[in-house]
Amino acid sequence: MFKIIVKKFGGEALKNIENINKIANIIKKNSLEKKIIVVVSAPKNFTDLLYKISKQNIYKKEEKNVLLSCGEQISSSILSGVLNKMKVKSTSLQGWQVPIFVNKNMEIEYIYKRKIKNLFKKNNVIVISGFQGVDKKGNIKILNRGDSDTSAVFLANIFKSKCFFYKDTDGIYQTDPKLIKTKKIKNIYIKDLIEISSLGSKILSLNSVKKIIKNKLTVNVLSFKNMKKTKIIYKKKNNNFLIIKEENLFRINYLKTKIINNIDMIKLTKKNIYFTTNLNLNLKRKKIYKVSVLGYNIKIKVIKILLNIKKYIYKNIINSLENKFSFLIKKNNKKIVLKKITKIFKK
Ligand SMILES: Nc1ncnc2c1ncn2[C@@H]1O[C@H](COP(=O)(O)OP(=O)(O)O)[C@@H](O)[C@H]1O
Ligand SMILES: N[C@@H](CC(=O)OP(=O)(O)O)C(=O)O
Repeated sequence: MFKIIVKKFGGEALKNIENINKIANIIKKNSLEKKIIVVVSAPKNFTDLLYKISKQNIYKKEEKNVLLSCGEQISSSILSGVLNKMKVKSTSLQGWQVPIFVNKNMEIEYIYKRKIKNLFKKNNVIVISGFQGVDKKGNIKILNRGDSDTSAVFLANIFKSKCFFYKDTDGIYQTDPKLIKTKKIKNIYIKDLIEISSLGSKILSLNSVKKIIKNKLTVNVLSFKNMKKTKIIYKKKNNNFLIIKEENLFRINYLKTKIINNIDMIKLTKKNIYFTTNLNLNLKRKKIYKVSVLGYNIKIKVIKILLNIKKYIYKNIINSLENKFSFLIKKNNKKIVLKKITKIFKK
C-alpha cells in the first residue's frame, strides 16, 4: 500500500484566500511523494458565528448539527477546488461520505477506510471535513469544539500515519505570542500537553492529545508560514517548561468545570496557597479571565507572582495545584499581568 500522511489545517490557515493558496502549495509539494489526507476546520471565527445563529430556539437538534458543521464544508470544497486548479488531483469528503461514525457523546466511534482507499487510486489528496460525522440513522453529527484535531488524529491512527498540525504560530510559546512577546518552548513532553490542553489552550484539543498518547502517534505542530515547530517528545526531559494561559471564562463555560464546584479555602502556607472559592453569579456579567501558570517548580514562585500581581487579582479567587497555579483577573489587565509573570520567570 502507498504511504499516507495526515495534515490538519485550522481556522487560521483557512481564513482567507492568501492563506489557502499558501497551504495548497505545501500540500502540492508533498503530494508528489505521498498520498495526503487533509483535515480542515472552518475558517476562523466561522463556527463561533454559527453557534450564535444556532442559539435562536427554532432549530431541531438535527438541523443544529447541519448548521454548526457547515463551516468545514466550505473549507473542504474550496481547498479541494484550489488544489485541482493547481493540477493536484484532489477530492473532498464530508463526514457522512467517509463515513465517520459519531456516537451520542459526540465521540468518533468508527471510520470506514474503504472509500478513502478507493479514492486514492485516482487522487493524491483527499480533503476531509473535520469536526463532523454521522450517526447510525444517517443524521449529521458534530464533535466538541476544537475537535477537528481529533478527526485528524483518528484518521492518522487508522492509517498508521504521521499527523502534522499546521498553525499560524511557529510552535508553542510560553503564552499566546499574539498577546505579548514570549519565549518559544523547544520541546514539549506529550503528557504536559494534556495539562496545557485541559486548561482550554488552543494548541491541540484535549481529546486529540489523549488519543495521540493512547495510540502513540507521531505528531508535529508547525507553522504553515515558515515550517518552524515545537518538537513533541515522548521521553520526559528535565526541561522546566512554562505556559501561561489566559482564557475567557465565558467562552469555555467555566461555571461547569470541576475546579469551581469543589473547593473552598483549604490551606495557606509559606510556599503554597491552596484555595479557591465558588464564583458568585454576578461574575457572569463581567469580563473575567482565568490565568493559569503551568510548569515544573512553579510552586516556589507562587508567592512572588502573587506579590507582583496582587492588585490585579479579582476577589482573591486562586487555585494552586501540583504544577498549576490559576487566578482570575479582569480583562483590561490581561497584558500587564502576563508581562509581569513572564518577567518573573526570566530571572
Ligand atoms: N502558548 C501558545 N503558543 C502558541 N500559540 C498560542 C498559545 N496560546 C494561544 N495560542 C494561539 O493559538 C492560535 C492557534 O491555535 P488555533 O486557533 O487552534 O489554530 P487553528 O484553529 O488555526 O489550528 C495561535 O494563533 C495563537 O495566537
Ligand atoms: N470549527 C470547529 C472545529 C475546530 O477544531 O476548529 P479549529 O481547528 O479552528 O480550532 C470549532 O470551532 O470548534
